[in-house]
Amino acid sequence: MILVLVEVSPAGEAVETSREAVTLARELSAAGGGVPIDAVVVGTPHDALVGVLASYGVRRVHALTGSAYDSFAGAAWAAGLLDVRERAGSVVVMAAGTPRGNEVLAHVGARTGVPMAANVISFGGLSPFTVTRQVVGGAALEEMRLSQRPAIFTVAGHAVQAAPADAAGAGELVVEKPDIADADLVARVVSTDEPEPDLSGALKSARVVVGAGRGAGSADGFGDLLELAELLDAPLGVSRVVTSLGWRPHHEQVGQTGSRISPDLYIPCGISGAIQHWAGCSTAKAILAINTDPDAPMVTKATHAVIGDLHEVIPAINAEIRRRRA
Ligand SMILES: Cc1cc2nc3c(=O)[nH]c(=O)nc-3n(C[C@H](O)[C@H](O)[C@H](O)COP(=O)(O)OP(=O)(O)OC[C@H]3O[C@@H](n4cnc5c(N)ncnc54)[C@H](O)[C@@H]3O)c2cc1C
Repeated sequence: MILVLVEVSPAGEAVETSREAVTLARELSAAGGGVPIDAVVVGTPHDALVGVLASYGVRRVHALTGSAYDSFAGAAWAAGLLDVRERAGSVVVMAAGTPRGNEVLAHVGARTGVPMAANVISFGGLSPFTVTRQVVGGAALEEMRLSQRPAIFTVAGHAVQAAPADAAGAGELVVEKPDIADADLVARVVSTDEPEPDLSGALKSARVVVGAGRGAGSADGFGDLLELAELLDAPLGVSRVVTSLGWRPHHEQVGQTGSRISPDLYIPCGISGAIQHWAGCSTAKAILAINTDPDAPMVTKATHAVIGDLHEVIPAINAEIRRRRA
């Protein structure tokens, strides 16, 4: 059996990254000749949540209940997951590659003495059991063999498209109340602040993104870049230097510590292409780099490049777009 930890939103829905993990679990299931997939959720789920998981092919939904699950405690979640796993005998334990998913499965790995693979993007086959995962903040990929059981791994966000199964699972709800040791509750969430609104949504889903880096020169150097963005109906994505200097707001940052984008076209202007920036844009389908330096990493990795001063190149592009549209 394949066991997938499914995270639930405050609205009681299975979060997208968890549905992506279940979608990938179906590939493993098919490779194993139809191995059943069970989900573990924390708290008593609504019927609608159980129904959605059934539509993703889940056979059973194990709900971890009891006061130990009133707030997040990574060790307690891992203990509950292992309790279900030991009774049901699962050979694979998966979760979404979220901070919680990675923390809980790291506990599972430590308790079982089995290595855990974080941020897997694809499954390569059963014999040997092989996965490909992101490393160095997403800048490189590593193929990894998981020879011990259970195979333990998390699935990188948006590496897989979440999709319901052709044939729904039974979606049977099983309420669990595992005994959780006090030691597993030592590190737990005791209070939470309201999160700041996420303003980066348009950037993450955009088909075209105009990028801007230190080459913009100053906070006043973005006029032409913003005009290009408007002409292309594209959001602006910037490097960390730009946000650190206070030239543009943080929600526009692309990279390891910003948004990860996968547009059809990324136009990084005056961005060197440091590994931490590349981590956020390497999955763009095409890159048109504009830079004065022909040896900048962004230029050498780009699909196309214009070598020149962005303050001359961008106004020329804008003028040409306006001319053609006139
Ligand atoms: C832990 C950690 C996390 C990080 N996370 C991120 C992250 O999420 N995102 C991120 O972006 N960075 C991140 N960084 C920072 C990263 O290492 C780089 O410092 C940053 O990406 C560089 O920004 P830049 O390309 O704008 O500036 P620079 O590296 O200074 O490059 C400027 C580029 O502009 C070109 N240029 C200059 N003038 C012009 C002009 N007039 N016209 C055209 N081109 C011009 C130059 O040739 C150069 O290539 C992180 C760093 C660390 C240590």
